[in-house]
Amino acid sequence: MHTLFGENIRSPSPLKTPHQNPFELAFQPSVATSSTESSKTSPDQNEWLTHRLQNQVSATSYTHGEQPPPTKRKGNPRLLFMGMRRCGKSSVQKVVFQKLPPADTLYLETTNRIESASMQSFMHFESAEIPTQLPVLSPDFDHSTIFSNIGAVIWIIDSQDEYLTSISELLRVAVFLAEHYPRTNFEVFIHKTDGLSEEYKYDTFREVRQRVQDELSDYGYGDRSVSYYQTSIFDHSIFEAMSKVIMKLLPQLPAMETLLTKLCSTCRIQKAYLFDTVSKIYIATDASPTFLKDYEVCSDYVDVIVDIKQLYGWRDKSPVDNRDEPQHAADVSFVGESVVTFDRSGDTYIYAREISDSLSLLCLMGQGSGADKKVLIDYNVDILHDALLQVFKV
Ligand SMILES: Nc1nc2c(ncn2[C@@H]2O[C@H](COP(=O)(O)OP(=O)(O)OP(=O)(O)O)[C@@H](O)[C@H]2O)c(=O)[nH]1
Repeated sequence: MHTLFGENIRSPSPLKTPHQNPFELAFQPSVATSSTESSKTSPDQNEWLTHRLQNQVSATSYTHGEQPPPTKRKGNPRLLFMGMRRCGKSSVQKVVFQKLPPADTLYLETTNRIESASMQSFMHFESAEIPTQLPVLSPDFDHSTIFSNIGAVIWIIDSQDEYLTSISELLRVAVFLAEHYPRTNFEVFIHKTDGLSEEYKYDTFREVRQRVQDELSDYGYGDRSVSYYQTSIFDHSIFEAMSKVIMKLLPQLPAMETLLTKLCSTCRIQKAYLFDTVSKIYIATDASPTFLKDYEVCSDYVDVIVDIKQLYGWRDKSPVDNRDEPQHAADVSFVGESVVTFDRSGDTYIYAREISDSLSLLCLMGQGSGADKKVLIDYNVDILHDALLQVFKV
Protein backbone atom coordinates (compact mmCIF):
# COMPACT_ATOMS: atom_id res chain seq x y z
CA MET A 1 0.00 0.00 0.00
CA HIS A 2 1.30 3.46 -0.84
CA THR A 3 0.94 6.59 1.26
CA LEU A 4 -0.98 9.59 0.04
CA PHE A 5 2.17 11.65 0.11
CA GLY A 6 4.51 9.92 -2.25
CA GLU A 7 4.12 6.99 -4.52
CA ASN A 8 7.51 5.61 -3.61
CA ILE A 9 6.84 5.56 0.11
CA ARG A 10 5.26 2.52 1.65
CA SER A 11 2.97 2.93 4.60
CA PRO A 12 3.85 1.09 7.82
CA SER A 13 3.45 -2.61 7.40
CA PRO A 14 1.99 -4.73 10.20
CA LEU A 15 4.66 -7.32 9.40
CA LYS A 16 8.15 -7.00 10.84
CA THR A 17 9.73 -6.53 7.43
CA PRO A 18 12.39 -3.89 7.01
CA HIS A 19 11.02 -0.66 5.54
CA GLN A 20 12.60 1.04 2.65
CA ASN A 21 14.11 4.25 3.90
CA PRO A 22 12.59 7.09 1.87
CA PHE A 23 15.39 9.42 2.90
CA GLU A 24 17.74 7.54 0.70
CA LEU A 25 20.92 8.60 2.49
CA ALA A 26 22.75 5.46 3.47
CA PHE A 27 25.14 6.12 6.29
CA GLN A 28 26.03 2.52 7.07
CA PRO A 29 29.42 1.64 5.63
CA SER A 30 28.25 -1.81 4.62
CA VAL A 31 25.48 -0.96 2.15
CA ALA A 32 25.49 -3.22 -0.87
CA THR A 33 25.55 -1.53 -4.24
CA SER A 34 24.38 -2.89 -7.52
CA SER A 35 23.58 0.22 -9.47
CA THR A 36 25.63 1.69 -12.24
CA GLU A 37 26.23 5.33 -12.99
CA SER A 38 24.34 5.38 -16.27
CA SER A 39 21.19 3.76 -14.90
CA LYS A 40 20.62 6.35 -12.17
CA THR A 41 18.11 9.17 -12.35
CA SER A 42 17.79 12.22 -10.13
CA PRO A 43 15.39 10.89 -7.42
CA ASP A 44 17.94 8.24 -6.53
CA GLN A 45 20.86 10.58 -6.72
CA ASN A 46 21.52 10.74 -3.00
CA GLU A 47 21.65 7.01 -2.61
CA TRP A 48 23.80 6.63 -5.66
CA LEU A 49 26.25 9.33 -4.59
CA THR A 50 26.52 7.84 -1.12
CA HIS A 51 27.06 4.36 -2.46
CA ARG A 52 29.61 5.50 -4.99
CA LEU A 53 31.54 7.40 -2.34
CA GLN A 54 31.52 4.38 -0.06
CA ASN A 55 32.66 2.16 -2.92
CA GLN A 56 35.52 4.47 -3.70
CA VAL A 57 36.57 4.66 -0.07
CA SER A 58 36.36 0.94 0.53
CA ALA A 59 38.08 0.12 -2.76
CA THR A 60 41.03 2.37 -2.08
CA SER A 61 41.70 2.37 1.63
CA TYR A 62 40.41 -0.59 3.63
CA THR A 63 41.11 -4.25 3.76
CA HIS A 64 38.46 -6.74 4.84
CA GLY A 65 37.26 -6.26 8.43
CA GLU A 66 38.86 -2.84 8.86
CA GLN A 67 36.62 0.06 9.90
CA PRO A 68 36.83 3.39 8.05
CA PRO A 69 38.20 6.23 10.18
CA PRO A 70 35.63 8.43 11.94
CA THR A 71 34.24 11.34 9.95
CA LYS A 72 36.40 14.38 10.43
CA ARG A 73 34.50 16.98 12.41
CA LYS A 74 35.17 20.60 13.08
CA GLY A 75 34.78 21.62 16.71
CA ASN A 76 32.01 23.77 18.13
CA PRO A 77 30.75 26.75 16.20
CA ARG A 78 33.01 29.63 17.30
CA LEU A 79 32.08 33.19 16.41
CA LEU A 80 33.97 36.45 16.73
CA PHE A 81 32.08 39.76 16.87
CA MET A 82 33.81 42.88 15.60
CA GLY A 83 32.74 46.39 14.69
CA MET A 84 32.98 50.04 15.67
CA ARG A 85 32.09 51.49 19.10
CA ARG A 86 28.48 51.14 20.23
CA CYS A 87 27.48 49.23 17.10
CA GLY A 88 25.80 46.54 19.18
CA LYS A 89 28.40 43.75 19.56
CA SER A 90 27.69 43.00 23.22
CA SER A 91 23.95 43.32 22.71
CA VAL A 92 23.86 40.71 19.96
CA GLN A 93 25.99 38.33 21.96
CA LYS A 94 23.98 38.71 25.13
CA VAL A 95 20.54 38.63 23.50
CA VAL A 96 21.28 35.52 21.45
CA PHE A 97 23.50 33.49 23.77
CA GLN A 98 22.60 34.74 27.24
CA LYS A 99 18.89 35.50 26.70
CA LEU A 100 19.19 39.09 27.92
CA PRO A 101 15.94 40.99 27.20
CA PRO A 102 16.67 43.40 24.29
CA ALA A 103 15.50 46.45 26.26
CA ASP A 104 18.13 45.77 28.95
CA THR A 105 20.96 46.25 26.45
CA LEU A 106 20.47 49.97 26.95
CA TYR A 107 22.42 49.68 30.18
CA LEU A 108 25.37 47.68 28.84
CA GLU A 109 28.75 49.20 29.53
CA THR A 110 31.55 49.66 27.03
CA THR A 111 33.64 46.54 26.50
CA ASN A 112 37.33 47.14 27.22
CA ARG A 113 38.72 43.64 26.91
CA ILE A 114 37.95 40.51 24.93
CA GLU A 115 34.72 39.10 26.31
CA SER A 116 33.41 35.69 25.54
CA ALA A 117 30.08 33.96 25.98
CA SER A 118 29.01 30.39 25.51
CA MET A 119 25.89 28.36 25.58
CA GLN A 120 25.48 24.63 26.02
CA SER A 121 22.47 23.24 24.24
CA PHE A 122 22.36 20.71 21.43
CA MET A 123 25.63 22.30 20.36
CA HIS A 124 28.14 24.14 22.47
CA PHE A 125 28.11 27.63 20.97
CA GLU A 126 31.05 29.88 21.72
CA SER A 127 31.45 33.54 20.90
CA ALA A 128 33.82 36.39 21.71
CA GLU A 129 33.77 40.12 21.23
CA ILE A 130 36.80 42.18 20.27
CA PRO A 131 36.78 45.72 21.70
CA THR A 132 37.08 48.34 18.98
CA GLN A 133 40.27 49.87 20.37
CA LEU A 134 42.23 46.58 20.39
CA PRO A 135 44.78 46.70 17.51
CA VAL A 136 44.22 43.09 16.43
CA LEU A 137 45.62 43.67 12.94
CA SER A 138 48.89 45.28 13.97
CA PRO A 139 51.94 43.10 13.15
CA ASP A 140 53.10 42.81 16.77
CA PHE A 141 49.72 41.48 17.92
CA ASP A 142 49.45 37.71 18.29
CA HIS A 143 46.57 37.09 15.84
CA SER A 144 46.75 33.36 15.95
CA THR A 145 45.38 33.22 19.53
CA ILE A 146 42.30 35.07 18.32
CA PHE A 147 41.67 33.96 14.76
CA SER A 148 43.07 30.45 14.45
CA ASN A 149 40.07 28.59 15.94
CA ILE A 150 37.34 30.88 14.70
CA GLY A 151 34.62 29.60 12.36
CA ALA A 152 33.16 32.97 11.44
CA VAL A 153 33.95 36.62 11.99
CA ILE A 154 30.81 38.76 12.23
CA TRP A 155 31.29 42.43 11.46
CA ILE A 156 28.48 44.59 12.83
CA ILE A 157 27.59 47.87 11.14
CA ASP A 158 25.33 50.34 12.94
CA SER A 159 22.93 51.34 10.17
CA GLN A 160 21.52 54.18 12.28
CA ASP A 161 24.92 55.87 12.42
CA GLU A 162 27.49 57.10 9.91
CA TYR A 163 28.95 53.86 8.54
CA LEU A 164 31.72 54.80 6.08
CA THR A 165 34.47 54.47 8.71
CA SER A 166 33.04 51.11 9.69
CA ILE A 167 33.19 49.95 6.07
CA SER A 168 36.85 50.89 5.72
CA GLU A 169 37.72 49.01 8.95
CA LEU A 170 35.62 46.08 7.78
CA LEU A 171 37.63 45.97 4.56
CA ARG A 172 40.93 45.86 6.47
CA VAL A 173 39.68 42.88 8.46
CA ALA A 174 38.20 41.14 5.40
CA VAL A 175 41.46 41.50 3.47
CA PHE A 176 43.50 40.34 6.48
CA LEU A 177 41.32 37.25 6.84
CA ALA A 178 41.43 36.52 3.12
CA GLU A 179 45.24 36.63 3.28
CA HIS A 180 45.88 34.79 6.55
CA TYR A 181 42.74 32.79 7.41
CA PRO A 182 40.95 32.15 4.11
CA ARG A 183 38.82 29.37 5.60
CA THR A 184 37.21 31.68 8.16
CA ASN A 185 33.74 32.83 7.06
CA PHE A 186 33.19 36.55 6.97
CA GLU A 187 29.67 37.79 7.71
CA VAL A 188 28.31 41.33 7.81
CA PHE A 189 25.35 42.30 9.99
CA ILE A 190 23.78 45.56 8.89
CA HIS A 191 22.40 46.12 12.36
CA LYS A 192 19.79 48.24 14.17
CA THR A 193 17.39 48.11 11.23
CA ASP A 194 14.43 48.59 13.56
CA GLY A 195 12.96 52.06 13.29
CA LEU A 196 14.24 52.53 9.72
CA SER A 197 11.85 52.91 6.81
CA GLU A 198 11.74 50.00 4.37
CA GLU A 199 13.20 52.17 1.65
CA TYR A 200 16.10 53.42 3.76
CA LYS A 201 16.78 49.90 5.00
CA TYR A 202 16.98 48.58 1.47
CA ASP A 203 19.16 51.46 0.26
CA THR A 204 21.59 51.02 3.15
CA PHE A 205 21.82 47.30 2.56
CA ARG A 206 22.47 47.79 -1.15
CA GLU A 207 25.04 50.53 -0.61
CA VAL A 208 27.03 48.60 2.00
CA ARG A 209 27.09 45.46 -0.10
CA GLN A 210 28.07 47.34 -3.25
CA ARG A 211 30.89 49.25 -1.57
CA VAL A 212 32.34 46.18 0.12
CA GLN A 213 32.19 44.07 -3.03
CA ASP A 214 33.76 46.82 -5.16
CA GLU A 215 36.58 47.44 -2.71
CA LEU A 216 37.27 43.75 -2.24
CA SER A 217 37.49 43.35 -6.02
CA ASP A 218 39.98 46.23 -6.12
CA TYR A 219 42.10 44.43 -3.52
CA GLY A 220 41.95 41.29 -5.64
CA TYR A 221 39.53 39.36 -3.41
CA GLY A 222 36.37 39.83 -5.47
CA ASP A 223 35.75 36.09 -5.37
CA ARG A 224 35.75 36.02 -1.55
CA SER A 225 32.26 35.21 -0.40
CA VAL A 226 30.85 37.66 2.12
CA SER A 227 27.27 37.33 3.36
CA TYR A 228 25.11 40.26 4.44
CA TYR A 229 22.14 40.25 6.81
CA GLN A 230 19.76 42.93 8.04
CA THR A 231 19.44 42.50 11.79
CA SER A 232 17.92 43.95 14.91
CA ILE A 233 17.81 42.62 18.44
CA PHE A 234 14.22 43.81 18.74
CA ASP A 235 12.81 41.25 16.33
CA HIS A 236 13.54 37.74 15.07
CA SER A 237 15.98 38.88 12.40
CA ILE A 238 19.00 38.50 14.68
CA PHE A 239 18.16 34.85 15.42
CA GLU A 240 17.54 34.09 11.77
CA ALA A 241 20.82 35.67 10.74
CA MET A 242 22.69 33.84 13.50
CA SER A 243 21.11 30.56 12.38
CA LYS A 244 22.38 31.07 8.86
CA VAL A 245 25.87 31.90 10.14
CA ILE A 246 26.00 28.83 12.40
CA MET A 247 24.52 26.46 9.83
CA LYS A 248 27.46 27.12 7.52
CA LEU A 249 29.82 25.85 10.23
CA LEU A 250 28.15 22.46 10.70
CA PRO A 251 29.71 19.58 8.78
CA GLN A 252 26.43 17.64 9.00
CA LEU A 253 24.49 20.36 7.18
CA PRO A 254 24.31 18.80 3.68
CA ALA A 255 22.95 15.52 5.09
CA MET A 256 20.41 17.28 7.32
CA GLU A 257 19.32 19.56 4.48
CA THR A 258 18.81 16.62 2.11
CA LEU A 259 16.74 14.77 4.70
CA LEU A 260 14.53 17.76 5.41
CA THR A 261 14.04 18.54 1.72
CA LYS A 262 13.00 14.96 1.10
CA LEU A 263 10.59 15.05 4.04
CA CYS A 264 9.05 18.30 2.76
CA SER A 265 8.46 17.00 -0.73
CA THR A 266 7.07 13.71 0.57
CA CYS A 267 4.67 15.14 3.15
CA ARG A 268 3.82 18.41 1.39
CA ILE A 269 5.46 20.44 4.09
CA GLN A 270 5.86 24.11 3.29
CA LYS A 271 8.96 24.61 5.43
CA ALA A 272 10.83 22.47 7.96
CA TYR A 273 13.31 23.66 10.54
CA LEU A 274 15.53 21.74 12.91
CA PHE A 275 15.68 23.97 15.96
CA ASP A 276 18.10 24.07 18.80
CA THR A 277 15.32 24.40 21.35
CA VAL A 278 17.12 26.52 23.93
CA SER A 279 18.73 29.08 21.66
CA LYS A 280 15.95 29.23 19.02
CA ILE A 281 18.69 28.95 16.42
CA TYR A 282 17.87 26.55 13.62
CA ILE A 283 20.70 24.29 12.63
CA ALA A 284 19.16 23.09 9.36
CA THR A 285 16.23 23.73 7.09
CA ASP A 286 15.03 22.36 3.76
CA ALA A 287 16.25 23.76 0.45
CA SER A 288 13.21 25.95 -0.27
CA PRO A 289 13.64 29.72 0.16
CA THR A 290 13.55 30.98 3.74
CA PHE A 291 11.19 33.75 4.81
CA LEU A 292 11.43 35.59 8.10
CA LYS A 293 7.68 35.11 8.67
CA ASP A 294 8.00 31.31 8.56
CA TYR A 295 10.88 31.44 10.99
CA GLU A 296 8.95 33.79 13.30
CA VAL A 297 5.93 31.58 13.62
CA CYS A 298 8.04 28.46 14.27
CA SER A 299 10.30 30.31 16.67
CA ASP A 300 7.30 31.56 18.68
CA TYR A 301 6.13 27.99 18.91
CA VAL A 302 9.53 26.92 20.21
CA ASP A 303 9.06 29.60 22.89
CA VAL A 304 5.80 27.94 23.89
CA ILE A 305 7.53 24.56 24.08
CA VAL A 306 10.28 26.01 26.26
CA ASP A 307 7.72 27.73 28.53
CA ILE A 308 5.85 24.48 29.00
CA LYS A 309 9.10 22.68 29.72
CA GLN A 310 9.92 25.31 32.33
CA LEU A 311 6.54 24.69 33.94
CA TYR A 312 6.60 20.93 33.91
CA GLY A 313 10.36 20.42 34.07
CA TRP A 314 13.03 19.28 31.67
CA ARG A 315 13.96 15.67 31.65
CA ASP A 316 17.20 14.78 33.42
CA LYS A 317 20.14 14.97 31.09
CA SER A 318 23.07 12.68 31.37
CA PRO A 319 26.21 14.74 31.92
CA VAL A 320 27.96 15.56 28.69
CA ASP A 321 31.51 14.36 29.00
CA ASN A 322 32.89 15.68 25.78
CA ARG A 323 31.75 19.23 25.23
CA ASP A 324 33.17 19.23 21.71
CA GLU A 325 30.57 16.72 20.57
CA PRO A 326 26.88 17.51 20.17
CA GLN A 327 24.69 15.70 22.68
CA HIS A 328 23.69 12.37 21.20
CA ALA A 329 20.04 12.28 20.41
CA ALA A 330 20.16 8.50 20.57
CA ASP A 331 20.28 8.65 24.35
CA VAL A 332 16.69 9.76 24.42
CA SER A 333 14.09 7.08 24.63
CA PHE A 334 11.02 9.26 24.69
CA VAL A 335 9.97 11.96 22.25
CA GLY A 336 7.36 14.65 22.66
CA GLU A 337 5.21 15.86 19.79
CA SER A 338 2.45 18.34 19.21
CA VAL A 339 0.38 19.96 16.51
CA VAL A 340 -1.09 23.44 16.58
CA THR A 341 -3.45 25.03 14.07
CA PHE A 342 -3.01 28.70 13.39
CA ASP A 343 -5.54 29.64 10.78
CA ARG A 344 -9.28 29.33 10.95
CA SER A 345 -9.69 26.99 8.02
CA GLY A 346 -7.42 24.48 9.76
CA ASP A 347 -5.38 23.99 6.59
CA THR A 348 -2.25 25.60 7.90
CA TYR A 349 -0.72 24.26 11.03
CA ILE A 350 2.59 23.68 12.73
CA TYR A 351 3.78 20.22 13.47
CA ALA A 352 6.41 19.95 16.19
CA ARG A 353 8.40 16.88 17.14
CA GLU A 354 11.17 16.55 19.67
CA ILE A 355 14.19 14.83 18.19
CA SER A 356 16.03 15.07 21.49
CA ASP A 357 15.70 17.12 24.63
CA SER A 358 17.35 20.07 22.96
CA LEU A 359 16.59 19.50 19.29
CA SER A 360 13.14 19.93 17.77
CA LEU A 361 11.69 19.53 14.32
CA LEU A 362 9.23 22.30 13.45
CA CYS A 363 7.21 21.98 10.25
CA LEU A 364 4.95 24.52 8.66
CA MET A 365 2.38 22.38 6.92
CA GLY A 366 1.02 23.48 3.58
CA GLN A 367 -2.29 22.98 1.82
CA GLY A 368 -3.16 19.34 1.25
CA SER A 369 -1.44 17.98 4.33
CA GLY A 370 -4.37 18.25 6.74
CA ALA A 371 -4.21 16.92 10.27
CA ASP A 372 -6.24 13.85 9.15
CA LYS A 373 -3.07 12.63 7.43
CA LYS A 374 -1.06 12.93 10.60
CA VAL A 375 -0.44 9.22 10.94
CA LEU A 376 1.40 9.18 7.64
CA ILE A 377 3.31 12.30 8.49
CA ASP A 378 4.24 10.70 11.82
CA TYR A 379 5.53 7.67 10.01
CA ASN A 380 7.73 9.72 7.71
CA VAL A 381 8.95 11.86 10.58
CA ASP A 382 9.87 8.68 12.47
CA ILE A 383 12.13 7.77 9.59
CA LEU A 384 13.64 11.24 9.56
CA HIS A 385 14.21 10.89 13.29
CA ASP A 386 16.15 7.65 12.81
CA ALA A 387 18.12 9.11 9.93
CA LEU A 388 19.10 12.13 12.02
CA LEU A 389 20.34 9.84 14.75
CA GLN A 390 22.48 8.12 12.14
CA VAL A 391 23.84 11.47 10.95
CA PHE A 392 25.01 12.40 14.43
CA LYS A 393 26.32 8.92 15.17
CA VAL A 394 28.63 8.68 12.14
N1 LIG B 1 17.73 50.34 18.02
C1 LIG B 1 18.62 49.38 18.29
N2 LIG B 1 19.54 49.57 19.24
C2 LIG B 1 20.42 48.58 19.47
C3 LIG B 1 20.39 47.35 18.78
N3 LIG B 1 21.39 46.56 19.24
C4 LIG B 1 22.02 47.27 20.18
N4 LIG B 1 21.44 48.49 20.35
C5 LIG B 1 21.82 49.55 21.27
O1 LIG B 1 23.11 50.01 20.95
C6 LIG B 1 23.78 50.46 22.11
C7 LIG B 1 25.18 49.92 22.15
O2 LIG B 1 25.11 48.52 22.31
P1 LIG B 1 26.36 47.66 22.83
O3 LIG B 1 25.95 46.25 22.70
O4 LIG B 1 26.84 48.13 24.14
O5 LIG B 1 27.43 48.01 21.71
P2 LIG B 1 28.95 47.58 21.70
O6 LIG B 1 29.36 47.53 20.27
O7 LIG B 1 29.17 46.34 22.51
O8 LIG B 1 29.61 48.83 22.43
P3 LIG B 1 31.10 48.99 22.94
O9 LIG B 1 31.43 47.83 23.81
O10 LIG B 1 31.07 50.29 23.67
O11 LIG B 1 31.96 49.08 21.71
C8 LIG B 1 22.91 50.03 23.30
O12 LIG B 1 22.24 51.16 23.78
C9 LIG B 1 21.93 49.04 22.70
O13 LIG B 1 20.67 49.07 23.35
C10 LIG B 1 19.37 47.18 17.77
O14 LIG B 1 19.23 46.15 17.12
N5 LIG B 1 18.52 48.23 17.58
